[in-house]
Amino acid sequence: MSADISVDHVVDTVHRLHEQTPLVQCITNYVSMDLAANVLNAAHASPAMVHDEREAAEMARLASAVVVNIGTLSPPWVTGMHEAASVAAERGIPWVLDPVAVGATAYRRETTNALLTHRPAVIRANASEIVALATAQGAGRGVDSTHDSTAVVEQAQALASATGSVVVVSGASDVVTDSVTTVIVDGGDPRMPLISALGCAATALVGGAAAVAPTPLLGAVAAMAMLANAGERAGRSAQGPGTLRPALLDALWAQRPEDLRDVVLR
Ligand SMILES: Nc1ncnc2c1ncn2[C@@H]1O[C@H](COP(=O)(O)OP(=O)(O)OP(=O)(O)O)[C@@H](O)[C@H]1O
Ligand SMILES: Cc1ncsc1CCO
Ligand SMILES: [Mg+2]
Repeated sequence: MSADISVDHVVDTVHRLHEQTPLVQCITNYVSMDLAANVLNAAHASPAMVHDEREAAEMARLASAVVVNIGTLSPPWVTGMHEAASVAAERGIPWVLDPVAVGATAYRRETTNALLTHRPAVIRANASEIVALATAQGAGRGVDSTHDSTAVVEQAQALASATGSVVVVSGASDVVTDSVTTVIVDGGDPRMPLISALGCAATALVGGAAAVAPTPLLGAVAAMAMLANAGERAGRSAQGPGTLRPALLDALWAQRPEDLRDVVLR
């Protein structure tokens, strides 16, 4: 485990999340809206799925964090993304980018590169998306990863160094790095990637935790640890991805900060 981030820090961050219930503005995709909002609610944060270009900036002035996800993007949404990200950057609140399937199309690559100019506090992606971003080459078949998170640690560190963002690579083990400090979060359930948009919901939770944590690195570790711990607990009763989904929401809601002591960080 990294000396810079301990389980005590994670427990403290979850305490803060429960106490502060931060307002998290999510500009996220159609698939993920329901799950991301419910994951934030279960984790005691307060979601607002507000994306239109006529109100995205105004909402970002009220929020404690902004989440931008390019999963089902189109030009009017992209305008809202830029407006909200730029207000977040101006106000010094964390904003988190989820570059869904960035390697798949030119439009996704161009949009992601343009959004990166607002300097996200955190980039949360799966391993194939990190490879696509770090190498500027197409990778993956679409939204699902064909790479292993722990095999792309160096690319994640290089991306963190190039962008100044904390980079989170989700997978069987989650990799969280600011290029200097790298933390691996183990745990979860192998059926978690079969819940569509759970990664997008993880990104939203990273926004919530980053809103209350002293650093985006700690916020990102705490969010991934919450999901790993809740996923593992939920997995004990679930029969498949269908029953894992509600069980995961229940486990997150029942999660006490002290439960995070069970999480393995390395
Ligand atoms: N094999 C696994 N074992 C345990 N947990 C996993 C595994 N794979 C992914 N997870 C967890 O599932 C959640 C979603 O991560 P995933 O890598 O599937 O995101 P994603 O590919 O971006 O998903 P989506 O695009 O559907 O939103 C994360 O909390 C991650 O830690
Ligand atoms: C399946 C899917 N397609 C676009 S976004 C999304 C949700 C998972 O990323
Ligand atoms: Mg994803």
